Amino acid sequence: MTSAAGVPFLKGHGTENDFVIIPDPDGVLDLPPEAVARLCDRRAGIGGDGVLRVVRTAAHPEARPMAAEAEWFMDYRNSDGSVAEMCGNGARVFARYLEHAGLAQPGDLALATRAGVRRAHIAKNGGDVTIAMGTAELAAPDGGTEITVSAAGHTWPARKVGMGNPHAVAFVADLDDAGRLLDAPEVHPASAYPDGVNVEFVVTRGPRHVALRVHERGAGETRSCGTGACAVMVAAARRDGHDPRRDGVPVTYTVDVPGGRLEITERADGEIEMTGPAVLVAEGRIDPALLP
Ligand SMILES: N[C@@H](CCC[C@H](N)C(=O)O)C(=O)O
Repeated sequence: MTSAAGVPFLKGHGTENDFVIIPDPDGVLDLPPEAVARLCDRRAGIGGDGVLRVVRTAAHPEARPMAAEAEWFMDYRNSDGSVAEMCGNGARVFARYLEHAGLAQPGDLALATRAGVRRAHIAKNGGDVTIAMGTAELAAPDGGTEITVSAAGHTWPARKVGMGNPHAVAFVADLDDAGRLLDAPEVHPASAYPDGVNVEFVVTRGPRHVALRVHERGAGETRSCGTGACAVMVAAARRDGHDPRRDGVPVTYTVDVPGGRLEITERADGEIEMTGPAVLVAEGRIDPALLP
């Protein structure tokens, strides 16, 4: 390790969905997929489910059109190096990093993501972070289950939900029925997800209270997925007969994930707000051998 010469990083998590955070305000860092995979390696690297590169929106060609609305762009990568449109837990941790670095204050701020601008609210004194996650895209708004998910010898009907990134939500009898999830679950028809899919397995814990396990595209099974929890919340709400846009009444669900708990509200205008913790646990410098 060549200490001070390395690129600075921080490590953080949101309900134990963990990230390597790399401040790169001017967008000068070359971060090819192999470098991301090396950084996220839990044995030979720093370890994480993904990387959050913090770039000034005006300095990133993909993000520049959002520069008038949001100063900072969350350049999110999965641990296998692939790019994803959005990361809900990552957005909370990203906001926490901006606060920690003095680049944002507790209160409201806007974040640029590949799925568009997302509004964040940072509670005072290290409290929870809320992200307005946009509206859910349901393939069958009336509650139909147009796809199936298979894992560990079981097959379940599932719902296709878009949260800026793609999800398949399957209600199961027991979270253990999904098995060890070492491989990606099969989703049928595969053509429903030309760019891959995040798969959530869900059980009901009580009224407006569910629990999930998730197998993430580009990362495998993780301890939490914010966009996945929102997809699950909406699928559960429709199953339970709630449709805030139709009824004009917001609805809130508690979503337990292996790494903690999220509170998710679908507002009467369809906007989904996710609230949960965001924690920074370490800072350091990256051995240049891990980067190109
Ligand atoms: N863990 C994230 C989602 C990260 C992206 C996902 N794996 C994908 O490829 O779409 C979250 O908290 O939303």
